[in-house]
Amino acid sequence: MKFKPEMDSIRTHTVPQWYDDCKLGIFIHWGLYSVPAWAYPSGKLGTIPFDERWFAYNPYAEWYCNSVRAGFGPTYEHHVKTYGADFDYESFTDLWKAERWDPAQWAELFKKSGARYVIPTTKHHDGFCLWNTKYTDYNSYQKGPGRDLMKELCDAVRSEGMRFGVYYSGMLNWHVTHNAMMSDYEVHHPNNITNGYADFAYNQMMELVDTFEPSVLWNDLDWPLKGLDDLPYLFAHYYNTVPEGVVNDRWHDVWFDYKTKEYHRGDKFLEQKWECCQGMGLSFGYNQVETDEHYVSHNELITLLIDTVAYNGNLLINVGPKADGTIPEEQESRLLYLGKWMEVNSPAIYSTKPFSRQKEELETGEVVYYTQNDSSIFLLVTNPKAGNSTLRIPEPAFSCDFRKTLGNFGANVAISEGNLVIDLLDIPADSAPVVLEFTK
Ligand SMILES: CC(=O)NC[C@H]1N[C@@H](C)[C@@H](O)[C@@H](O)[C@@H]1O
Repeated sequence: MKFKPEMDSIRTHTVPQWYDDCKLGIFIHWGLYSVPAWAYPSGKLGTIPFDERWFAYNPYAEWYCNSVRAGFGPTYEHHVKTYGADFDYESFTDLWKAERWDPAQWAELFKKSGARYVIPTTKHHDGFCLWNTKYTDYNSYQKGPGRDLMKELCDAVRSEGMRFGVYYSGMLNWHVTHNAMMSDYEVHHPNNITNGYADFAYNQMMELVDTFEPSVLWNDLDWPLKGLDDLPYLFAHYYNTVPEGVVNDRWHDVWFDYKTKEYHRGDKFLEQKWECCQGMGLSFGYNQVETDEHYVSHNELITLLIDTVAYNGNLLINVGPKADGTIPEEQESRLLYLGKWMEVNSPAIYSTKPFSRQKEELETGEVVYYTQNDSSIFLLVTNPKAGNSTLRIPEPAFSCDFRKTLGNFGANVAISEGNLVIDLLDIPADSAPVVLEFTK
């Protein structure tokens, strides 16, 4: 076995090339919370103080259970009005049918979006498991849909040639704890961190590794503090079982292959491989309250991908399906639009590396990004003006030859008075970002 259950051995693991090259993944938050599908769209993570102003007004629809437990606030009031004060969260298992779910349709849509990996929630904070786990009957095979949702999805994703990863909520399990969590401290110090719970989480993670051999182990929030000594055994077993496997950075700082960001992006890592995860709106789980205006626009989604890749990141964009198994039209529309753009422009995305310059804002208002591969440098203009316009890039970062535009628009390129001058021609109104390729 290449990896031993000790951190010196684990630390020899490196990020596999596939993960660095693929740039775009699909996150999926689907679970019991998709039945009520209700949250107060208060604001993005990081824009609201992480105290009860966040927890009682949580825009994350997948936090429904905890928002109701708060005993006050919009979600609590909605629950009482809609289901009654005595309706407990676990009873949503009787209402979750997934009656219109076709995993092959999901996989086809994700493939069309240009995504190369898919990471669904196998168990979110609510503790309900979406696979036929032997460690609890609180799962989608024994209750609710009556199906091993993860096995069906894994098979469909892999049959489309994409990689399958697993999200698991290690630290939180609201089927084990029953008090509302109303502060960051409580979230990171839940009273369920018994040795028994730490063993449960470890056993489920090992079961996920052995059952699915997932390409990504995506633990969320933190790992049970009484289970930290188990992690070298989990990581060694995982890497020995899945040689091209990769883990994120939410394991109590014990280890990571790559760093994660969630919504707020701040300064990027550049030297360190990282991944940005976020919903298209303010929530990961489907929130019926959200409308198109809460969602990033179609072009903003493409800019989000570009702004991530140019800084050495992957974008893990989230889909929040409805309880019946259909994907909300606003989300499907954005994935298809992204996929159309990727059909033409993916050479500037897949298998690229950051360039010596990542982004610059031009005096005329355009924002340009750079990526590169072994033979080309790509210049990506995220908000080009409609019709014909001229970009002036002072002190250009390169002097190599303009090869072509990616897509059906024109461009004339010259160096003039030390500026790279680009005439963009025939740009449509409300255009998606446009890309020019230069030869090294
Ligand atoms: C920074 C962090 O630990 N966030 C936890 C957060 N992660 C999102 C991907 C969603 O699953 C949220 O529901 C979860 O609380």
